[in-house]
Amino acid sequence: MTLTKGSMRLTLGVYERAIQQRLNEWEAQNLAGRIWQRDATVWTAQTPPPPELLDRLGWLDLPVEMRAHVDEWRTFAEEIHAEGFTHAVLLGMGGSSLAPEVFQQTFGNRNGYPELLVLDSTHPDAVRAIENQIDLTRTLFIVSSKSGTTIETISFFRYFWHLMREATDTPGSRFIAITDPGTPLEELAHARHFRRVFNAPPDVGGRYSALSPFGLVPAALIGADVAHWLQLAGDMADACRLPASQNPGLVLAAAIGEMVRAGRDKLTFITAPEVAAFPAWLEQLIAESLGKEGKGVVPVVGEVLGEPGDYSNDRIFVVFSIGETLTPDREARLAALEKAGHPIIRLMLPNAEAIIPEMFAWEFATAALGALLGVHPFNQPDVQLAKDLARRAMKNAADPQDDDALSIENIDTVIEALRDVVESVAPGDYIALQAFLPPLPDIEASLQALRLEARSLLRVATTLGFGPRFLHSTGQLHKGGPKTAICLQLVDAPMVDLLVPETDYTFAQLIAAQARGDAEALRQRGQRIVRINLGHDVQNGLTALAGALNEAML
Ligand SMILES: O=P(O)(O)OC[C@H]1O[C@](O)(CO)[C@@H](O)[C@@H]1O
Repeated sequence: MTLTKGSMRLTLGVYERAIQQRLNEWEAQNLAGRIWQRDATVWTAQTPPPPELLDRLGWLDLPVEMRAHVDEWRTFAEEIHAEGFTHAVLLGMGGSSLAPEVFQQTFGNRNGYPELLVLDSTHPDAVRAIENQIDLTRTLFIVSSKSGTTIETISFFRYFWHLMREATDTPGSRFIAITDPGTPLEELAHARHFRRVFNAPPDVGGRYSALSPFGLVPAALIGADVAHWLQLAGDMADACRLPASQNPGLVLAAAIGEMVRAGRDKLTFITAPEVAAFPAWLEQLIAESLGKEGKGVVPVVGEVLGEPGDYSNDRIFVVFSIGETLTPDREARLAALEKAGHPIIRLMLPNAEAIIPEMFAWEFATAALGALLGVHPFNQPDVQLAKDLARRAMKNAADPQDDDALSIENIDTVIEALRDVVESVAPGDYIALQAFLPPLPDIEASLQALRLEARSLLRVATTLGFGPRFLHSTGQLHKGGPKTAICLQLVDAPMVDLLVPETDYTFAQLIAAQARGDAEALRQRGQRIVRINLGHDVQNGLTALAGALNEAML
C-alpha cells in the first residue's frame, strides 16, 4: 500500500504496520514537542547528559534566528559583487563545505556574482586544479572551519595566502573567515587583517550548519535570496512541530528507522538531475550522525539506478523528483523495484529550491533517528582516531616499510587480496571505494564504472568517496558503524608535489598520511580493508584494477 503525507509518498510494504505504530507511540510521547523543548531524555537516560547534546541543538532555531543577519550578508555580497570578483574559493571540509557546494551546483551563481569553487581535497593535483581555474587578483577566499583547527583547511589557507602575498600588498583584503567565536582561525584572521570574520553560533554542529553562516554567507555571495530560503526553512520548522503522523521529519525518521531495524540499512538516493547534488550533503548528515557504536545507516549516493537483480533486500530507496515523477525509463525501473518488494520513499519537490526546507526536515529526522536507533546524533567519536593516526603517519612519512599499500604493478598480489575480499562478502555488506585520488571528472567517471562493475559482480551496495573529503562525511560510519564495510582504499603517486608554506610537509605527504592513518583506524575498528597504490597513471591503474576484480571473481 502507498501512504501519502503532504508531498511525500511512501510505499512501505511489510513495514507499514511497524512504522504506523512507531508514529502513534511518538504522538503519545509528544516526541516533537520534547525535541523542541530540548529534552535530553529523548536521547539519553544519563544525568547530566553527555557532552555535545544539549549544546548542539541550536540548528532548531536557525530559520528564525538567522533572519537578523540577512541584511549584513546581503550588504557584504553587494560589496563583493561591485568589486568585480569572478570567483569565491571556499577552503573547508565536511559541514563547512558541503552545503555551499550543493548551493553552487544546484542554483549556480547569479549573473555578475562570483562563481563558488570548493577545495576539500589535499591531493596536490586538486590544489593545482583550483589554482589553474582562477584569476588570483579577482578571487575571494573563504576560509571556513567551525573548530578553526582542521589541518586540511589551514593547509589550503597557507598555500593560497602565500600566492596572494605575491600578487598584492594587501592579501588580507582577499580573505574572509567563517568560524566559531574565539577559534585559532579567528585569531589568525585578525592577525592577517582578513577583510571580514563571520562568526557562527557555537551550539550548531558542522553537519547541521547549512542554514547558519557556514551555508548562508557563501550562498549570499553567489547571489542567492537567503531571506526567502529562511522563510521556506521556517515553514518546514513549523511543520516539524506537528504531532508525529503529520510531522515530515518524524514520518521520515519512523519510516527509515523501522526499516533499518529490520535490516534495510542502505539508504539509496535517486534524484532528478536538478537536485543531483543534494545527497552529498545528506550523506554527511546521516553517516556522521548515526554511524557509531556498531550501528548506522549507510547512505548510498550517486549509484546508478538498476534492475531488481542488482539489489539484495538491504535497500530503502529515497527518490527526489521535481514534480511527481522522474523520466519514464527511471519510473519503469522504480516500478519494478516496488514490485520486487523494495520500499520507496518519494519526495515530490515543487522546484529545486525545495531542498532548503528539506535540509531542515532531514536534520529533524536525523535527530529523531538517533533516538530511535539509540545513538548520540550530534557527536563523531571515531573521527579523532584517524586524525591521530594520520599525525603519527606524518612523522613516519619517510619510512617506506610503513606503507602496506599493494602496488597495482604486482597484479597477482592485488588479485589475491581481492579474492580474499570477494570470498568474505556476506549479505548486508557494502563496498566503500575510498579514493585518495585527484577528484577530477575523468577519474570520477572511471571510479563510477568500477563501482558499477563491483555492484553487478557482487550484488552489494557500493559507495564512493574521495579522500580526505569523505573522512569528514562517511568516515565516522566506516569506523564506528556496522562491520559490513569492505573498504577499497586507492592511493596514487602524485607526479607533482606542492609544499605547504609555513610548515614542514607537502600536500602529497599530507594526503598519504591521511590515507595510512584512516586505514590503520579502520583496521583497529575491525573493518576489512585493502589498500592499492595505482602509481603515477591513475587511469591505467583503474583499468588494471577493474581487470583484477573480474579475475578475482573467477
Ligand atoms: O568545520 P571544521 O571544524 O573545520 O570541521 C570540518 C568537519 O570535520 C568534522 O569535525 C569531523 O570530520 C566534521 O564533523 C566537520 O564538519
